[in-house]
Parts: sequence; structure tokens; C-alpha cells
Amino acid sequence: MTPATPKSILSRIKGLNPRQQEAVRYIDGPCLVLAGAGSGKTSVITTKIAYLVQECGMSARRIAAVTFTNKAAREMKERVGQMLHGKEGHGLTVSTFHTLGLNIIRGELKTLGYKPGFSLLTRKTPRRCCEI
Ligand SMILES: Nc1ncnc2c1ncn2[C@@H]1O[C@H](COP(=O)(O)OP(=O)(O)OP(=O)(O)O)[C@@H](O)[C@H]1O
Repeated sequence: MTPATPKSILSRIKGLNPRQQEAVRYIDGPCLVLAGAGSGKTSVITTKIAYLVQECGMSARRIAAVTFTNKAAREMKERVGQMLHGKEGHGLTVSTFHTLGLNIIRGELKTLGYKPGFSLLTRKTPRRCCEI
């Protein structure tokens, strides 16, 4: 059996509704998408990433897709991965905002004056530590 030909980005965009298409193609500034659960928000974001890379010639390194949960990040990575081919997705960031923040801190350790073995404090971390 011959493998299915990968869908072109333009045919993917054609499969979206007019409002989704508008959101994908709008590249002149920030774009807020307000939509209910399961209505196609992730489809807009993933298609837009592929559109930026494949049609607008943007390097994937310049794109960061940020989610709240690890599950959403995993799903988004998988869906974008189905659209980008070869090295197109090289350097793309798809992560939770926690991971993005941590990676920025790790990358800028020297500038921030932190040491490589730094620890993160969360709300659950006790503020007072009594060593005995
Ligand atoms: N225009 C469309 N026509 C038909 N199906 C669509 C369209 N847009 C998205 N879908 C399909 O609808 C389902 C939900 O889409 P998607 O995951 O993008 O929505 P979502 O708003 O991100 O969902 P959630 O709120 O659960 O995160 C998916 O199976 C997707 O392929």
C-alpha cells in the first residue's frame, strides 16, 4: 500500500470554517480567539503554526505555543508534528507556561545570577525551613 500523501497546508486551511481560516491567516499582530470547548481552537493554533512555517517562511525557532497543562502540550505537539515535515519543526517550542519559564531561566542562568543547581519554590514549598 502506498503511504498517504501529506495534506498541504492550504488544503488543511480549506477544511476549517471561515472564522478559523481568518484567524489562521491573520499575521499582522496579536489575534484573540474566543470559542467554546471542542469548537476548534487547537486546530486554529496548530494550523497557524504550520501556516507560519510552510507558507510565511517563519523559522519554527521563533514560535512558542504555550498551554496550561502537560496533556494539552502533548496533544498540541502531536498535532503540529503531523503537519510539519522533516526539519520544519526544528526548534519549535510547545510546552506549558511553567516549562517555558523554567527553560528561559535555565538558558539565562548567568544573566540572572543563578547557580546551575537552583531549586524552584512552589506554593507548596514550606516558606520556613528549620534544619535540626
Ligand atoms: N471547522 C471544523 N470542521 C470540522 N471539524 C473540526 C473543525 N475544527 C475543528 N474540528 C474538529 O473538532 C474537534 C475539536 O477540535 P479542537 O481540538 O481543535 O477544539 P478545541 O476547541 O481546541 O477543543 P478543547 O476545548 O477540548 O481543547 C477535532 O476533532 C477537530 O479535528
